[in-house]
Amino acid sequence: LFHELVVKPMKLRARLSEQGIKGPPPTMLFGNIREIKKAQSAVVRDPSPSSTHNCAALLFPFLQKWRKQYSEVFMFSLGNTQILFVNQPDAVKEITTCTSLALGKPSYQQKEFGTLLGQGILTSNGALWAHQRKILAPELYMDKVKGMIDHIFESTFTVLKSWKTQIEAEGGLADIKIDEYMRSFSGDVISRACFGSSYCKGEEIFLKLRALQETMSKKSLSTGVPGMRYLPTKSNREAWALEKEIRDLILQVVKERKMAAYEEDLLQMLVEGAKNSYLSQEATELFVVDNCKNIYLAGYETTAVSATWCLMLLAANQEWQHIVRKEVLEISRGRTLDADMLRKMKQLTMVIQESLRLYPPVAVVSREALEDMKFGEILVPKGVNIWLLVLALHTDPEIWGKEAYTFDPNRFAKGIAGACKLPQVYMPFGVGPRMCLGQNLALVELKLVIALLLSNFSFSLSPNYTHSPVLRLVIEPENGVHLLVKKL
Ligand code: HEM
Repeated sequence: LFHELVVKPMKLRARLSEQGIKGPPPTMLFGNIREIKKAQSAVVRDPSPSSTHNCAALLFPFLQKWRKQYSEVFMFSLGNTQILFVNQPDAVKEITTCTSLALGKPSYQQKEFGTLLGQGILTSNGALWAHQRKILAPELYMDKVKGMIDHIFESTFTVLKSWKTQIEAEGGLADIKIDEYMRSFSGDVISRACFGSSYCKGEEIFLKLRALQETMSKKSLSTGVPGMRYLPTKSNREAWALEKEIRDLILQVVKERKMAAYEEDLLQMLVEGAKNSYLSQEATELFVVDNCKNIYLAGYETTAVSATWCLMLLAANQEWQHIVRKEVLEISRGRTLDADMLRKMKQLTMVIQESLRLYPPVAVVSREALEDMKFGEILVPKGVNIWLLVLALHTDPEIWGKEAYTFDPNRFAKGIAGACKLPQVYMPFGVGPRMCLGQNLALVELKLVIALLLSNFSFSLSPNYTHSPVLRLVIEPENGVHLLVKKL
């Protein structure tokens, strides 16, 4: 234990420091956690909707401070985990283009989110990860996603119907907090993709997973302290009970499946994949349960919060709302939207890209060097974690120009390559071999829900909206997004 908590971190820091890499001095056990919390609580927020889109300064004030103090490459400590922060463009390029499996997912994530994710695709490494990716990837290819469009329509219609009813009840203009609607939309889509015809059961599972996720996020940075996750604290006990309920529910669906007709959904692929791997009964169950949980976590909140931010930005920028609505109506001409029409909606794509630039749900892309690795001049010793702060890279004025914090979808008129000096820093869906598997599905979902909402309603920001992005598991609006919605 002494070696893990004291000797190993000191050795790693010494190897980084030999290369001239500096950073704030850590304290025993806590590393820099106290300083991080202090910087976060000192942030002054401007709640007016017109306040700047500089989320990096709001959510990671400590990183902004250390960047100025120690340069664009520095080290700090979360508990006994050593982090190398990299924001220097050449080094970022080397890391984002690295395809070696030795650059894996951090083991602290595995420990911290173990209850939530088990050993599924999101946090596993090496052969286990490669096996899981091989099974899941084909299920999310574009041709499969096209086959999900009908389901996505059904999920969107539920939102449209509720908004219409609410608007009528409130005399033609309703003040709607849209977050929960976007969540149930995204949850509904993912339930159907995962669980096919058993999607009602899927929704029950996902509600419990959401509760588990909330319990986990309450623990936040405190889990940087080694050993905390094993203690029978109130939130740990809650998390363990929910974990068991979720596992039992998923296995019940699998059992019912064995007696029913063949389904072509993600759950079926996982069951088949586990069967073909000749795993033990227990390992098969774990494989299926963990990956269902992983897909849910990866695809639910991320898509919901992206749709929410995008609608907030469209409400705040009426000219773009008109441009995109016009495009949607011109391309659809009263017909049912299909994948081909969505592909042609260029202005809509630009708005989504810009929204994901300013509010990428995943704020940090992190990796662990599973062996000693070299990126340009930097030698990263085995066991060190690398952090790329997506938020800062997405809004760096050196890369995006002096209007980097302004919402301007036009910057994507010539695609990502034309939008900035270093296109590899645009990474809302991550980078390299671990890039998001659900990107196609997410983009089709976002395009469809926004296109349908724009063709049915006009919206503006409600006086009840306060602008306050916070970092929970994803970057989300602290008090939700309130819109004034009118039927067209
Ligand atoms: C707008 C919505 C979404 C965003 C912004 C997003 C973003 C990301 C990011 C940043 C990563 C990590 C990549 C890295 O570490 O380099 C990731 C991984 C992943 N995402 Fe998404 N995602 C979204 C939607 C989805 C959906 C809908 C699904 C599935 C249904 C999904 C499935 C996955 C999976 C399975 C991984 C793990 C890939 C691996 O480790 O091999 N995502 N996503």
